[in-house]
Amino acid sequence: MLKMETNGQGVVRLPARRPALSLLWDLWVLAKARVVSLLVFTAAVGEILAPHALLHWESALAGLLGIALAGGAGGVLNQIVEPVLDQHMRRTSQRPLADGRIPRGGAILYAAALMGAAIAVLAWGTNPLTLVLTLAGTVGYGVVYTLYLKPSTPWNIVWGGLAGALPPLIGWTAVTGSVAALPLVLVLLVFVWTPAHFWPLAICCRRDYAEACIPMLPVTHGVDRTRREVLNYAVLTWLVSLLPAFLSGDWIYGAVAMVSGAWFVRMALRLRTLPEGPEMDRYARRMFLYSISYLFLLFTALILGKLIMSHGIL
Ligand code: HEM
Ligand SMILES: CC(C)=CCC/C(C)=C/CC/C(C)=C/COP(=O)(O)OP(=O)(O)O
Repeated sequence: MLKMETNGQGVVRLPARRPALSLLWDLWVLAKARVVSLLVFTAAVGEILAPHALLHWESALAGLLGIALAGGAGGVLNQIVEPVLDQHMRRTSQRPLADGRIPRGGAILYAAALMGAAIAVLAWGTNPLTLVLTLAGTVGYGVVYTLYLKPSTPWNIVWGGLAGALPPLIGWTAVTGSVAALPLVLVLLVFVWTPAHFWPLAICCRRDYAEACIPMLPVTHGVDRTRREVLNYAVLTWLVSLLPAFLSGDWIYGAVAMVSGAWFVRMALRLRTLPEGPEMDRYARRMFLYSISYLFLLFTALILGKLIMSHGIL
């Protein structure tokens, strides 16, 4: 029976129901769609940088759709494996599986549907190499990182990051069917970026990770060691980010990489100097947010650089 409530001023409030939109939102969150959007973007850049991308636009589109579906499947697998951990962390306790809004069986079906669709799209529209690399990404993140690395080693994300670093190469192979130096350098770039992306957030959430017994670096080796590693990886990311400029002679990208990387290193340096406390936590969160804009900026500059230089505008 429907129960009517008033807001105290005689205005009738409709009872809370679960509209279709909220289910769609839960499916969106379950697939970690915001993270996947950056994965798809880095793959799109891999495609655009590949020779004759426009000639192979059907493979390019199939590649992007396949990565989106397979990345989503990885996100769902991750949450199927760790609903109890998600319940224990403030940041994740409201997720659809942790909160019980979506049943485990439903999530398993959802992951299988996403993965099945990804395999079908990639097998039909791309090539075996692209299919294998994408499957490796999903299994690497959803199974190897989530099930084995995350609960067992503080270096979990260094190795787990390899899965998330694959999309620029997958984009390239979707269009060309082969591997080349430039996409491998982009894989290396995302790989070395990942620790400086995630550890600042891990610093903010260290108490939650400690309570949940997850051996993240700030829990096992302390905040100071983690801040040192963030600085090391920020410098490494800065250096690796300059390689594509040398490979392609694209000085527009080179200038963007120089300045945005210097800012990343500056943030890592400042993070090291702050005394432990709420201000350091706030600054670490800012660095985590900047890391996302930074990667987006680097990959945007790669396409802009290619478009501008190849059209001889400058
Ligand atoms: C193993 C490697 C990685 C780890 C451990 C990691 C960890 C995280 C965590 C914990 C969050 C917060 C998510 C949330 O609060 O729901 C996050 C957010 C994010 N990550 Fe990563 N990440 C990794 C790799 C990547 C990669 C490779 C990319 C893209 C190329 C990426 C892009 C993003 C984006 C865009 C967000 C923001 C999501 C939002 O605003 O909801 N991450 N990451
Ligand atoms: C190519 C391809 C299909 C790749 C898929 C790889 C993929 C989805 C990487 C995302 C990495 C990510 C969101 C990590 C979150 O870490 P976490 O799970 O420890 O964070 P949490 O605490 O927020 O769950």
